[in-house]
Amino acid sequence: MSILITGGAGYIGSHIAHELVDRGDDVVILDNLSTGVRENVPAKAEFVQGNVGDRDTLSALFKAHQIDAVMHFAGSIVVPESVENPLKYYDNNTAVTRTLLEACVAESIDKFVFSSTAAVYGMPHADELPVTEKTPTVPINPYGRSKLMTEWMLQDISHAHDFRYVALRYFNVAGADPSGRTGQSTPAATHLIKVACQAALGVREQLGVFGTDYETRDGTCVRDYIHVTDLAKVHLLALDALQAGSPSRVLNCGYGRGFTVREVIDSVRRVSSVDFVTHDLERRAGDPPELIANAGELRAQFNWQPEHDDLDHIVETALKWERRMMR
Ligand SMILES: NC(=O)c1ccc[n+]([C@@H]2O[C@H](COP(=O)([O-])OP(=O)(O)OC[C@H]3O[C@@H](n4cnc5c(N)ncnc54)[C@H](O)[C@@H]3O)[C@@H](O)[C@H]2O)c1
Ligand SMILES: O=c1ccn([C@@H]2O[C@H](COP(=O)(O)OP(=O)(O)O[C@H]3O[C@H](CO)[C@H](O)[C@H](O)[C@H]3O)[C@@H](O)[C@H]2O)c(=O)[nH]1
Repeated sequence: MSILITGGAGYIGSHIAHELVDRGDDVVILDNLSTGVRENVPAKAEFVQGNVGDRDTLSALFKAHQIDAVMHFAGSIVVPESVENPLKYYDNNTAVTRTLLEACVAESIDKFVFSSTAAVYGMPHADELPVTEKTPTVPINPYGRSKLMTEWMLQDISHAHDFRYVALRYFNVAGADPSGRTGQSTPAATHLIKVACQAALGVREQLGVFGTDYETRDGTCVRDYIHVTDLAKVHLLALDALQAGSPSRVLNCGYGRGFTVREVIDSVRRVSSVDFVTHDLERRAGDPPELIANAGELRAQFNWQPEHDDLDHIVETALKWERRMMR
């Protein structure tokens, strides 16, 4: 297949690009390098630098390449920034995607894989955990809303046109390609495992723990951390299912178990053998106490068999990548 990957120079998109190239698919990447890194793109992929929201760029790209399917990773992803600058998120996540979808419909591209997020669930109640795809979607920040609006566009388009999609609701994506080809390279990334690894390596002096008074086993928030390589495999399965004619789907992507912030920090200390400093801080606004996926649907639909479901292994690959970035 010939696949357009938007945001393919970014953290998650570059992992999928490598997997697709490995199995012999043709990959075209469209990325404006706002947070992505050119070096993380596989050598065998064609790279186009440009904005997904630019209709002329899209038309030229679709004219130059016979694209069979689109995988859409490009977007803005920092939750607190979305609260401060909501219009950036409704533009770069919702409006830009609308332009991309318009181009897909015009070009009769009927297969689409979308990076959605667990943030669409907002603050699920304790009795709603682990969340299923049927748990009400009540996002509490512009980031989550901008992504949910895209899910709605996809649903409506799939009813109106010959168009099928898989929207993957990622939980907390972490780790790096075990063979070291790519990883989380955005210096200002805020994800817990990334910043904890930076603290272990002395890139940052300390790590703040946002909130220690939650009703969880040690008072800190619980998240479902999924290794990026297992998530990449899900994308390949989603693409193959669409290619085989399967209907549109929305699927949670997690392992179905959670770790507290303190458990993650213990893991990073254990794996790095560095007892870095942490400070307890106030709760961060908008953090749900616990977010765990019910991933039963994903396993049932795609027969997905994760291979990296081990917190220390996730941390080990993230740490290895962080060391490489220091060179
Ligand atoms: N990282 C996570 O834990 C997580 C969790 C849930 C969902 N997601 C979603 O997964 C997707 C990928 O996230 P990531 O962690 O790889 O982020 P990232 O910032 O590393 O990757 C995003 C990529 O898109 C590019 N980009 C952004 N806007 C663009 C535009 N208008 N035109 C062209 N390129 C553009 C960036 O340069 C970057 O390469 C995002 O849509 C994000 O919302 C990520
Ligand atoms: O320096 C830090 C960073 C994080 N945390 C805590 O660690 C947990 C995980 O935080 P992350 O920032 O790593 O990720 P989130 O759980 O906030 O994830 C949200 O933002 C992501 C994108 O950044 C994804 O979209 C995801 O789906 C969405 O729920 C949270 O309890 C957070 O408060 C800290 O204590 N200190």
